[in-house]
Amino acid sequence: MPENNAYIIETHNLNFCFNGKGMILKDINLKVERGSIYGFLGPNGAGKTTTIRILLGLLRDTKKSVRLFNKNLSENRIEVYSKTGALIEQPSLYEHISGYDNLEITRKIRNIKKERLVETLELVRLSSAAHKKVKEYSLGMKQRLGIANALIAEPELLILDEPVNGLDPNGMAEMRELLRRINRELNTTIFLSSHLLGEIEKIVTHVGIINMGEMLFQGTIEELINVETNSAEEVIIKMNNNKKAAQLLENFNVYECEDGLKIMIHSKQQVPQIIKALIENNIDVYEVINEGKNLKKLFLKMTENYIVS
Ligand SMILES: Nc1ncnc2c1ncn2[C@@H]1O[C@H](COP(=O)(O)OP(=O)(O)OP(=O)(O)O)[C@@H](O)[C@H]1O
Repeated sequence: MPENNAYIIETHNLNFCFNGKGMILKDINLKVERGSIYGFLGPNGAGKTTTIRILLGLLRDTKKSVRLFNKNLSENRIEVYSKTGALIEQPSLYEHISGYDNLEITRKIRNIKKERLVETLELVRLSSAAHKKVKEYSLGMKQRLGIANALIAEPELLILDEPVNGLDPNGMAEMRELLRRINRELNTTIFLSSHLLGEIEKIVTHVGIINMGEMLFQGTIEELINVETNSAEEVIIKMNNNKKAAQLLENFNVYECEDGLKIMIHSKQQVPQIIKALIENNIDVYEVINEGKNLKKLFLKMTENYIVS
């Protein structure tokens, strides 16, 4: 793990709810290393867009839990956003004018030199379509123009919400190639969300997995694969004496839950051993529920229906 100041995005127990309703984000601790391509993964409704909106200041984080560029976001907005480019949901483009003119508007507003516009169009491979009207662009071209808009000011950090969603296999492949190129050639850190692991696993260096507002995993892709294959399963045992059982099973990772005692096991053979130990110690066992692998279930959900392109 790098020194603290190597993180370009960092959140400390970030919580969020809409107007006092249920918690949407629960203690999210993002750690995004400078220079990485970080995939923020989770099924629909997990809380990815909400997190991104908070990172971009579109939703308020009242607890000041977000740091960008090692600076507290709420006190350094102008500075950190001058180094950040973003694309969330559909890019906001003027359809009736060309891609070139769209970028020209941004260039003028942000007072950027002209050469940068040409370079950026080249980078996103839109030079030959630069003078076509945007309404004639494919979805993939529009997405790439949106990224060009975010890139023209040479940000150090690019935040993208579902950049490959809705693209055809060709468009997806082009987008992945573009993101890799931006990261490699411009040394831009990229934070992108997706609900399908397969869409982004080939380009990301790190992943964070979120489900129902909770982070289930954060690490490198290699670490994820390791966890996914070796991860523990959970069993819940309903019994008459949780406290005594927890002491008895102190060598296991055990915690009390609503239904009984939740125990992490590494092989199915451990279940009869645990039950035998409980019975030998006069604890009545009522029910054993196999919870399976939480991460594995989620992993499968995020990889289902994926067509390799
Ligand atoms: N404006 C809002 N008011 C109330 N609840 C909201 C609002 N926006 C989102 N939510 C809820 O917050 C939760 C997280 O939504 P969010 O859009 O962050 O998920 P997501 O992971 O980005 O999923 P998706 O890919 O479907 O957008 C969902 O339960 C959603 O219904």
